[in-house]
Amino acid sequence: MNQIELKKQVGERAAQYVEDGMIVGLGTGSTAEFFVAALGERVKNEGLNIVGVPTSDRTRNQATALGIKIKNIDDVDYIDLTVDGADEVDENFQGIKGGGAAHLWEKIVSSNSKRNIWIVDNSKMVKTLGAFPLPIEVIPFGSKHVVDKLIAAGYKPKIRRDENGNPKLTHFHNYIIDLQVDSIPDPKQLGTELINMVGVVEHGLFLDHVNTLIIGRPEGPQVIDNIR
Ligand SMILES: O=C(CO)[C@H](O)[C@H](O)COP(=O)(O)O
Repeated sequence: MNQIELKKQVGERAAQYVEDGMIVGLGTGSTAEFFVAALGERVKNEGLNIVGVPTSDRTRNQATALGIKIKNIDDVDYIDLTVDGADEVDENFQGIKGGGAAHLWEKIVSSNSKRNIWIVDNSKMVKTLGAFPLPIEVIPFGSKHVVDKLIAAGYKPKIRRDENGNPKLTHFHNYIIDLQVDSIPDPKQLGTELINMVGVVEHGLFLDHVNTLIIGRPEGPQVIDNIR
């Protein structure tokens, strides 16, 4: 089974967790796309009555095209369940997100969800976070100084750029700094350090967020509940 098939496998498995009447956070990325597609099938075939809360314009467009009712985060009081992908997950259920530059929106939705399920293919599982460059959303104004401070602190920051070489803008018109750290032995300490830097809006460390992890494996999806 290749990575795409594993992503499809976990996306479809996660769609089974959605119940009639739920308000559902819809993640962003190629894995979440399979979840949204499977949810759209259930809406169409079973008449499942749900409201989706998207985490990006891309997901909103996909869900709308599939006939899933959509509300914005500020038009709901809570979210029952959010299903999203991740870039890296360690054995303590801590993760890195933001490869798709949507981690701020995703974190707002997941923080307001009663339950969070992550769906990942097995290549995303790591012993220690950090091989994947950590995305940090920063305000453009003064971002050069955030980069300088990160270099002074011993990190390797890089402003993410689009195909024309311009800084890539997030949904909220901010920049993304990808921080190469190689290894993050203490994610909480790094998260605190980053969020306390003036100009940083949000980093891609999602700590103590996930309740259930569904890992795509050739022998079938592995479901692990975070009971810590
Ligand atoms: O955090 C994200 C977007 O900001 C994605 O969930 C993450 O990048 C995983 O993407 P994919 O499912 O395409 O591998």
